[in-house]
Amino acid sequence: MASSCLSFNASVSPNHDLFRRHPSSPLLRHRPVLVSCTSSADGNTTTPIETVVKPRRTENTIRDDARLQRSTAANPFSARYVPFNAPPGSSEHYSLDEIVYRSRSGGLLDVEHDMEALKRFDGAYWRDLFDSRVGKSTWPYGSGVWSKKEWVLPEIDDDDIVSAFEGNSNLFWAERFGKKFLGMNDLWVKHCGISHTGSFKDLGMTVLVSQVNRLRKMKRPVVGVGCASTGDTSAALSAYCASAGIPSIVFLPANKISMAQLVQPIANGAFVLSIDTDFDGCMKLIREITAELPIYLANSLNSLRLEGQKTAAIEILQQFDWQVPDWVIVPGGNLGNIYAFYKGFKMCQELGLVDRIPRMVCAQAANANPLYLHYKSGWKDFKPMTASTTFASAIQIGDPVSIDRAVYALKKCDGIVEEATEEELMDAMAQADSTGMFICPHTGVALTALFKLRNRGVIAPTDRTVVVSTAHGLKFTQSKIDYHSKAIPDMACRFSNPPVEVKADFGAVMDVLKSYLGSQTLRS
Ligand SMILES: Cc1ncc(COP(=O)(O)O)c(C=O)c1O
Ligand SMILES: N[C@@H](CCOP(=O)(O)O)C(=O)O
Repeated sequence: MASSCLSFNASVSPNHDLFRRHPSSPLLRHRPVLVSCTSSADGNTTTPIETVVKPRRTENTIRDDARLQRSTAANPFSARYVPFNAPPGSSEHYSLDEIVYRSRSGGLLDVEHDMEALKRFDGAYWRDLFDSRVGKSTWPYGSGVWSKKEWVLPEIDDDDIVSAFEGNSNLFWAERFGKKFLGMNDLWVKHCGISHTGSFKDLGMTVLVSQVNRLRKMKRPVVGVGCASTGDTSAALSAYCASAGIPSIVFLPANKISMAQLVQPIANGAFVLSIDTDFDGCMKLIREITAELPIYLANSLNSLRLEGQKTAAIEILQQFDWQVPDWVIVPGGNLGNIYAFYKGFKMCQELGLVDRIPRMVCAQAANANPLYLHYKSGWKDFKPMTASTTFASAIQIGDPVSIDRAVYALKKCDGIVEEATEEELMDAMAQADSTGMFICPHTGVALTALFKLRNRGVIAPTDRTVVVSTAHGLKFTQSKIDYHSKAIPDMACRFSNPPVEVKADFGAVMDVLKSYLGSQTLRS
C-alpha cells in the first residue's frame, strides 16, 4: 500500500530540495510539508528522516550546496535495462553501468524502474515533490528532467550530472490559432524546442551524457560519444559533451540539414563527419562503428535517452495541474519520442498522479511515412522505405529504429497516425506563425494532423489538445524564406507574406500604407 508522506510540522527531508529551505521559512509555515521516508526492511512502512539544513557558504557553487545537503540515507530507488516488451518470466537484465544497446535476441531495450519502490509513495507525494522543484536553481532540480530524478536515473550521483537546466518549457495556449483556424478553445502547444540547443533532444541528452560522465569516472572504456543525426540530436550531443569536456563525434547526411543545425556541432567542437548518404545510411554506419570503437552510441536506440524525453509528458500533466489532456500530437521520425511520451504518461498513471492517459497522435511527413503506411495496413507488415526530401528535414527517416516502441505505444493509448504533404505542412506552419508563433516544419506536420482530425470530427472543438513543438523555428528559417518568397515549385504558398519593396519617398510609402490599412479595415 502506498503511504502518503504528507504531514504537518514534519522534520525536513534530506533528499528533497523543498527542505533545503530552513524549516522556519514562512513558505513552509502554513502548508503541508513533505517528509522524506526510508523504507522498513519489509518495505511496507516508511519513516521520516531528520536532517540538518546547513547554511550556505558564499564561496560554494550550487554543486557544493547539493553535496552539503545530501542525504546519508540509502537511496531506495533503482533502474536497470530489460528487453523492451519482454515476455512474462524473462529474467534478462543489465545494469545501467553496462554498455549495451540491444537485448540478447537483438531487440530493443527499455529502462525498467523498481516500480514497487516508487509505489511506496503515493501520487500526492510525487505531485507535491515535483511541483516543489519547479522554478528553483537548486542543483540538479532546476532542470525539468532532473526535477524528476527518482523516475529518470535514480542512482546517479548529483555530481556526475551534466545539465543546462533543460526542460520546464512553456505550454502555450494557442488561443488565436485555435479559434481562427480550428474553432477550438482549448488548444495548446508544448514548446519543447525553446530549449538549450533548440530542440527536445536536450531532454534525453542530459541523461545520456550524465551517464557517460559517470562511466568515464568509473574508468569504463568510453573515449567519445557518437550519433547519426538529422541535425537536432547532433546539436544536443555536442553541446552537452562540450560542457562536460567529453569528445563528441557526429555523422550528418551531407546537404540534408539546415545551416543553423550544421553550425551547432561545429561551434561546440564536435568531430563532424558530413557523409554522402541519408540519415538511415548514417544510422547504419554509427551502429557499426560503435560496435568496433570505444564510442558510446547517443541515438535513441539507446533507451537512456527516452528516460529524459519522457519528462516532457510529465511536465504537460504538471502544467495542467495534473489534469489529463484529451489528445497529444507528436511529430515522428526515428520514433523514440512517441514512446517516451507514452512512458511518461503511463508512469504517472501507474504511480497514481493521474487516473488516465491521453490519446496520442503520431504525425509524419508524407515523404517519410513508414509508420503511417504501417498503421494504414492495420499494423500488418512493416516496410522500411527510402525517405524523400521534405521541409521537415529532421524527420526525413525511412527506417526508424524505434518502430516497435512506437507501435506498442500507439496501440496502448488508442493512438492514431496521420501524415502531411509538403504543401500542408508548410501552410500549417505559416498559419501558426501568422498567429504569433514561429514554429518549425515538424510542428507544421503535427498541426496538419490536427487539421485533418478536426475536419473528420475525431477531435472535438472543446477537446483539450496539446501539439508538441519539437524544435525552434529559428533553425529552419530558409524554409520560411522560400515559402514567403513563393520560391517553392508547385506550391501555392497561400499564406505567404512577402516584404513590399518601396522607394525611399514619402508619397510612395504613404500609398502602400494606405492600401495596406484599407485592406485591414475591410477585413475586420
Ligand atoms: C525537430 C524534430 N521533430 C521531431 C523529431 C522526431 O522525433 P523521433 O525521432 O523521436 O520520432 C525529430 C527527430 O527525429 C526532430 O529533430
Ligand atoms: N531528428 C533526429 C534523428 C535521430 O533521432 P534520435 O532520437 O534517434 O537521435 C536528429 O535530430 O538527429
